[in-house]
Amino acid sequence: MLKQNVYLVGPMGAGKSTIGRLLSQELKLEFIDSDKEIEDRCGCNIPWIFDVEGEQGFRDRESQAIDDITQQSGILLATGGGAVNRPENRQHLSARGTVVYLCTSVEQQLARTEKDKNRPLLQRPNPKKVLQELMVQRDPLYREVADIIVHTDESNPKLVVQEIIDKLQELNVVL
Ligand SMILES: Nc1ncnc2c1ncn2[C@@H]1O[C@H](COP(=O)(O)OP(=O)(O)OP(=O)(O)O)[C@@H](O)[C@H]1O
Ligand SMILES: O=C(O)C1=C[C@@H](O)[C@@H](O)[C@H](O)C1
Ligand SMILES: [Mg+2]
Repeated sequence: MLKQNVYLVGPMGAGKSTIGRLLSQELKLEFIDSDKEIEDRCGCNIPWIFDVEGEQGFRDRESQAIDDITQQSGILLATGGGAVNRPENRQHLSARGTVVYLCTSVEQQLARTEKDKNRPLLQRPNPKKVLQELMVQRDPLYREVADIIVHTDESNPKLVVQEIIDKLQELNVVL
């Protein structure tokens, strides 16, 4: 039987990479972080890709990575915050696994990302405004693909992991 995959979506700072790693251990799935996969394939970091190839170049690499990874089985994939932008990515995520949206307020996103310089979209003058605008565009897209929605603002990563496991069981997802 094909082992079911789980995909985490949500904005920067939602905790996809952090929670993904913990959850993969609990569910005995292989953990893949698409941002890291893109960097490994390219041999350079995300800021470099944005500088040299532009956001479009990064999105092309991201779409290729998502298509490849979602064709494997037994995977816990932490996606990048913009993974839902393109319809083909949303299609692959929805069709090839169970999608969990880590829903997080802009205030928490800002607090959790402000010290990290590895997110090019937040190295602009008003990161709060950037995060607010991205949420207006993307929240409906995260909801469109999500099978499960979990709020992370008032919860630590361990509690979020337990809530996801409970909801997967409620949905009878076999892992
Ligand atoms: N539930 C939580 N409560 C408190 N802090 C958290 C929580 N989840 C994640 N964090 C912290 O927030 C920071 C950002 O988390 P993380 O890198 O996992 O976000 P992400 O969703 O993967 O972001 P990106 O889309 O940019 O890859 C980390 O320092 C992490 O420790
Ligand atoms: O929200 C976004 O568009 C991004 C989020 C990060 O995970 C990276 O994928 C990149 O910095 C872009
Ligand atoms: Mg991440």
